[in-house]
Order: sequence, then C-alpha cells, then structure tokens
Amino acid sequence: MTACGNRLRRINSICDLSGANPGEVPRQISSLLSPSNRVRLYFFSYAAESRTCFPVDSGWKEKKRKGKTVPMASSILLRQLFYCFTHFHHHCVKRNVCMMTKFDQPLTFWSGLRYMTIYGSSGKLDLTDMTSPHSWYPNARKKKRNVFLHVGPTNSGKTYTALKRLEKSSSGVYCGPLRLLAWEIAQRLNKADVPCNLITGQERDEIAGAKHTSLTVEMADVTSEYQCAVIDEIQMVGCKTRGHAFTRALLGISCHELHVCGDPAAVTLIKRMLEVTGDVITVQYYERLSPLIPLTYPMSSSNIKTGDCMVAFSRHEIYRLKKKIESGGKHLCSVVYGSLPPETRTKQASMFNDESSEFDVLVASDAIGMGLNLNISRIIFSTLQKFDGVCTRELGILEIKQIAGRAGRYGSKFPIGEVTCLDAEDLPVLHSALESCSPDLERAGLFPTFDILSLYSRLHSSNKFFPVLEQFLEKAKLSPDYFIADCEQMLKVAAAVDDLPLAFHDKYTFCMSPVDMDDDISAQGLIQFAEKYARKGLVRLKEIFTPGTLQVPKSHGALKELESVHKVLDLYVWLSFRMEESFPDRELASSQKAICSLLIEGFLERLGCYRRRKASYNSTTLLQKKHHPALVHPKLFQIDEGS
Ligand SMILES: Nc1ncnc2c1ncn2[C@@H]1O[C@H](COP(=O)(O)OP(=O)(O)OP(=O)(O)O)[C@@H](O)[C@H]1O
Repeated sequence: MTACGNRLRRINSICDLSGANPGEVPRQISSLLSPSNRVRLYFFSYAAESRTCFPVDSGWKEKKRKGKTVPMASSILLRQLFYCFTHFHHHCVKRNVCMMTKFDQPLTFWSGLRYMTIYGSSGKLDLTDMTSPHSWYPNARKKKRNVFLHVGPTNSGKTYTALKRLEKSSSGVYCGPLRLLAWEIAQRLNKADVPCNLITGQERDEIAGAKHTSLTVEMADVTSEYQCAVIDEIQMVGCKTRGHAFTRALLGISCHELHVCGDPAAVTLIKRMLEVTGDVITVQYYERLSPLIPLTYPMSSSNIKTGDCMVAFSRHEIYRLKKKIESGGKHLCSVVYGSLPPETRTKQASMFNDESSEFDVLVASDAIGMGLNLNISRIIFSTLQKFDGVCTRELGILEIKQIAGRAGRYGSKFPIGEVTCLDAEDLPVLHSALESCSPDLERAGLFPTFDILSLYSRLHSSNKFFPVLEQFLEKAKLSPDYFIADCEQMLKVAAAVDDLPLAFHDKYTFCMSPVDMDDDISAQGLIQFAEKYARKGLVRLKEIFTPGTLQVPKSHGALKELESVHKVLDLYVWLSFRMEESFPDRELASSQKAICSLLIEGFLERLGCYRRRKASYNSTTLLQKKHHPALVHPKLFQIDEGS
C-alpha cells in the first residue's frame, strides 16, 4: 500500500472487505459501531497490481495500458486521502478504522457505510430521516453547478437548445424518460460526429472513445463527472412511480452545466429543491414554434383525414377505434400504446410518418405524449378520462397539454396543429385546459437507496424485503418538497420473493426490476426467474421456455399474450445486466424479443391490410412458417431449439 504510506500509521485497525458480498458488508462492520465505541471509518480501494490505494470518496483515474484498465493515483487524490468524511468531529473519534476493498469492488455499498459513520459520530442513527436528499450526493455537492431550466410548451425547441450545448461539450450525458428518447439522442449525437454510448436498463451500446452517453434516467451515474448534462421532461419528477429517478438525477449528477427541460409547472419546485445545493439557476422560457389551434367543433370517426391521431386510453378502445376508422375503407391506422414493444412503437410511428405508406392515421394512447417524432395534423381525444390502474379519473391539465401538443410539429408536413374531441361535451374542458397554466408541481418523488434499506434491514434483523420496505415507508421523514415513490409494484414482487432463500440484495434487485405484476404472464416470469436463481444461482432461458416455436398471433388475446412474453424476455435481459453470470442467455433473450416484435408487427400489419389488399408479409411470412403459437402454462412460451 505504497500510496498511503506512512499516513496509515494513524489507523488503529484495518478491515479487509475484498472478499465480502456487498450485502454482507454492513454486518461485518456493524460490530464496530455503537454510540460508545466511536470510530472513524476511512474507505480505501487498493489495486493489487500497482500496490496503490485510493480513497473511495475521491475516486481514481483510469488509464488504458495494453487494453487493460490500470488505476492511477494522482497527487490530488493522495492529498485528499485524509479529507474524506469531513462531517466527522475529531473529538468524537476514539478509533480510526480503515475499510479496504479491491479496486473493482462495486461502489454502491460504500455510500451505505457512510450512514454507519454518521451513527458512529452522533450516537444516533435514523435511517428513515430523508429530509436532506441533496446530501446523498457528495460528488455533485463539491461543485457549484450552473443549472439552466429550459421551460415552455411542447414543440418549443427546449430540448433542441439543450442538445446543442451537449454536442459542444467535452463530455456529457443525456437523461430521458424513455428508451425511445435515449435511442434517438444517441443516434443524433453519433450522426453529428459526437461519439455517444447508449445505456438503458436493457441495452449497453458502448462506442469507442465516447465521452458522451445517452441513457434512461434510472441509469444516471451519480459518481462520474461531466462537463454538461441534460435532463429531459423534468415535470416527471412529480410522477408517482418514476419521479424519484428524476430527483436523483437532478440532485446527484456531477457536472459544470446542467440543462433541465420541461414544463413550466416544474420551475418553482426545482428552484426549491436546488436552493440548498448552492447551484446557480437560470430560467429560460420558450414559446411554441408552431401554432396549435383548439377546434370549436367535435370530430366524428367518419371525418377522419390523413395525419389525424385519435387518442384513447385502453388497448381495447384503441383497437375498436382502429377497426371503426378502417371499416370506412379510406384509411389504415398505425397504433401506439404502452405495452407494445418500443421497437414496434417506433415502427408504427415511422409507418404513420411515411407518406408513401398506406397507414396514414394514428390511433394511440398517451404513450405518444413523449419521445416519438410524429407528423400529426390533428389530435382528436376520444375521451378526457383515463383508468389509471385504480380508478377512472379526469386527465390533468399537464397531460392534456402534453398530448395535444403533439399536433403540428415544427418543420414537419403539418406545421399547424389542431386539436379537438369526439364528444362535443368534452370541448369546454379541452379548451379550458389548453388556455390554463399547468398548476405548479408541489412535490418531487424520492426513494431510499439500496444502502439505506439494507442497513435498515440489518438494524431490524430482517431479511424480508416486504416488512422492511413497509416499515420504512411508514416511518420515513421527508421535507415538504418530497413524497415517497409509489411502491405498490415493488411490494407485490417482495411478497412473491420474500420466502425464497435469497440475499437481501437479490430481493432488492428483483423488486426494482421493471416487471408488471398485474400482468399474469409477466408476474409468472418473474417468479420463475427468482425461484430458479434462488435454487441454483443460474437461470437458463431454455429451462423456462420449452423448445418450440412462436407465430404471428391470430387473435387479440394471443396478441396480448405475445406482448407479455416480450415483457418477460425484456425482464430476463434486464436481470442479465445486473446478474450477468446467473442470467447468461442475454443474446438468446434479445433475439427472441426481436422475433416477438416482428410477430406483433405482423399481426398489426395483417389487421390493417386484410380489408384493403392482399397482405404482403415479407419477413413476417418467413417467421410465420418457422414459429407456431405455443403458449403453455406454467411454461410461458416455446422457443425454436435452433434459434
Ligand atoms: N432552432 C431550431 N432549428 C431547427 N429545428 C428546430 C429548432 N428548434 C427546434 N427545432 C425542431 O423542432 C422540433 C421541436 O423541438 P424540441 O423537441 O426541442 O421541442 P421541445 O420543446 O423539447 O418539445 P417536446 O417537449 O415536445 O419534446 C424538433 O423536431 C426540433 O428538432
């Protein structure tokens, strides 16, 4: 340990954590910590190769040598060596303990240990105190960030301006709410000769030499440094389920320039959230680039014309409207809704945008509100009510504006947008929503990190995720600017996996996975993955999906099943990025996912075409010959042995 040399003499003892499982680490050190036994913990990583050690808090430099990543200490890092954890009061400390681990140890568990250090210094540990989330991100707090809030209606050029800054920066990150947006931005930067990686829960596309990354907001890295960062659609900070990921990115990304784009409704809240950070905030307001005209008359499905988009909020309603419009014999409809695979949504959107395609009308859910480039002339709301999983409710002003704003895209074939409803009775509500300012967001989402929950579970001697999370949520203390994320889905997963012999960390991973537990097939898939993993530590895809074939669905029921199968495969891929060795069949799952998307597209194509012309299925016909429907319970579906 040459790098810290003599200074380590101050250390009373060293605890080597290099072989420890991250989930086990807190237990290893918890014996050191009690109000009377006040220790100061130093956190170091060592690189055996160069016999060098680094303070974990200050990070390290990496250098590529002969294709290998070699850690390098800089003099700055060495100077910082004993300045980590400055929140310690010297007079409190009785013993200095050095916590060592390997250079490549995941960083995630270190932050959890900080809570232990607070415990050591104050004699009190209240993990449920979440009143200062800005302090969870020491890297970002070391900086005085220049935060630019780009706010205005949809289609006002906010993202365009922020992306121009990102393109010009020496390093940067784009955080978006959807995979489709992350793909689009990565593509755009790469086309502009700015090498850009793509990272989402289910994809890692690393480009040689890239200093830029486009990602979905949940994947934001709060340990790296960037010159510039962009967070898009920031009004989602108020989303019940995903708001906490936006909060984390907003408070946690360490950068010189942070560009935040979204609706003006978020401005006051964001200013309050950032008040305590010392960041410098500049607000830039934007006007819509092209007009949006609310029509004074309703539309019927017989008056539909090319470029129209009919909006509905259930799958059933979307297909009913599609059928009705197509039965007039004048139009074919593309469809876009949330549970379609993202690839299929993109394909449907491109067919609609493509003037040479016969699919000239779109029937869509609010999934069009963000992320897809659509050439829409008129938005027609079939209803202004939506079932949100619990009850049917009126759409909010922000939701109406976001969806309506998709009509008339700047620079597109329809630069002037119009918006109306099917039902004349809905028109006053529509007009009033479009004329009103969106009400200010009051609170942002927040969710405890794994480290907090893990320590909480240890302090309560429980390995069960459900009671730990439930108790934590009950006791959590928040400032008035925050709310705790809706954990219903997580609790459902927890209830399903809690009795399995799994480490707390594994249960957490399954609970954080993007599974829809209200969908039977998806829930079944998750349970099977968790059971196999608990039993053998290895989950082969072929064990779960018996060899066989897939085929183009022949009914709406079969289509829904195939959408669910796609979700299960997507879940496998997601898990494979977090438990690589235990879920080794990522490639197979990805190729099966691609087949699912093609088969779904085949169904949609056939559904539209059969009235108009003899369908030409191209690639789908081929797939149809190779794959047959074979959804078997409890096996979810069958895959071709040779695939
Ligand atoms: N200055 C500009 N020059 C050329 N095209 C522009 C310019 N500003 C915006 N655009 C284009 O206008 C469209 C809308 O811009 P942008 O996506 O930035 O809007 P936005 O305000 O972020 O809207 P949304 O919330 O709907 O994403 C995009 O297609 C964008 O490329």
